Amino acid sequence: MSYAIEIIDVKKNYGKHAVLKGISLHVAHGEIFGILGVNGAGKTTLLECIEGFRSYSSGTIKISGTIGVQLQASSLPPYIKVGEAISLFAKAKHVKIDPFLLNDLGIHDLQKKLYSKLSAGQKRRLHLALALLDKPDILFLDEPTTELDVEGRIALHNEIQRLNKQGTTVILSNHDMAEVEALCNRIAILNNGIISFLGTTDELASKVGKSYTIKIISKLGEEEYSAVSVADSLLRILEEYKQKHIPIYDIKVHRGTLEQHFINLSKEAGK
Ligand SMILES: Nc1ncnc2c1ncn2[C@@H]1O[C@H](COP(=O)(O)OP(=O)(O)OP(=O)(O)O)[C@@H](O)[C@H]1O
Repeated sequence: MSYAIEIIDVKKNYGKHAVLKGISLHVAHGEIFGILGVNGAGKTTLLECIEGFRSYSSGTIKISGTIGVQLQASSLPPYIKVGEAISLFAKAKHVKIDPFLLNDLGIHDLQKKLYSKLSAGQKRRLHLALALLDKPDILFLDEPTTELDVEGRIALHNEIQRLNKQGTTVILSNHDMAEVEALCNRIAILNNGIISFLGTTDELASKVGKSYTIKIISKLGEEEYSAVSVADSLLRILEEYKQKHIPIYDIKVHRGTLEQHFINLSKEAGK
């Protein structure tokens, strides 16, 4: 099988500080792959090693396809106009500007605006447009929705999904679990320089084994129960309350977020 990205036993030290201690993973063509980890876990370092912006101490990284990298926040000079930035990048990449791309990302009408006058969301969309000018096979996004409001996040999620449907492989790093859960097919969790989990979000949920919380509000107050299967657990809990003649006022079932699973896994890895 040919992969978009193959990473084999990659290690990276900053002086004596080992940040990546032997990372191995594969990303298939067409995936939206998430790299997760708490602040300082090494997400940016790993992404930049894959992108070729940073050297690594040992190991192998193979990329199959062209790549596009979204700039970090405030990466352009404040007095450059949006249109000038687009022309500059198009020239550097030897491509013609696709007006549909600018329209799709809502950049078209901003071309006369100064970069410094753009909102955080507009900057992100411009950065995305610049990364997409040459229609890369693989798109790298480092914390793509930081600073965006809910509307901006949703718009960017839609855009990422649209690009992915057109065949773009997407690798994104984030510490926002909700975002990863909404977008990614598979994730890798970085912890202390190693991958502590690699798989789908459902696999992560079942690995931690506490997929649901059942909250019972009764005459005695509120009580919470963890459950893997809602039906079995709920029947057992209801039977218990019935036998004790405790009236139930309300029942709430809540699927544990990936964030909870991630925090649990981080705690386990730290033991
Ligand atoms: N150029 C550098 N020189 C020395 N240490 C560095 C350098 N860049 C990063 N580090 C250190 O490497 C570790 C990983 O940093 P990195 O930025 O890759 O983490 P991250 O997971 O992306 O964090 P965040 O979520 O905060 O962006 C941190 O301890 C950081 O201080």
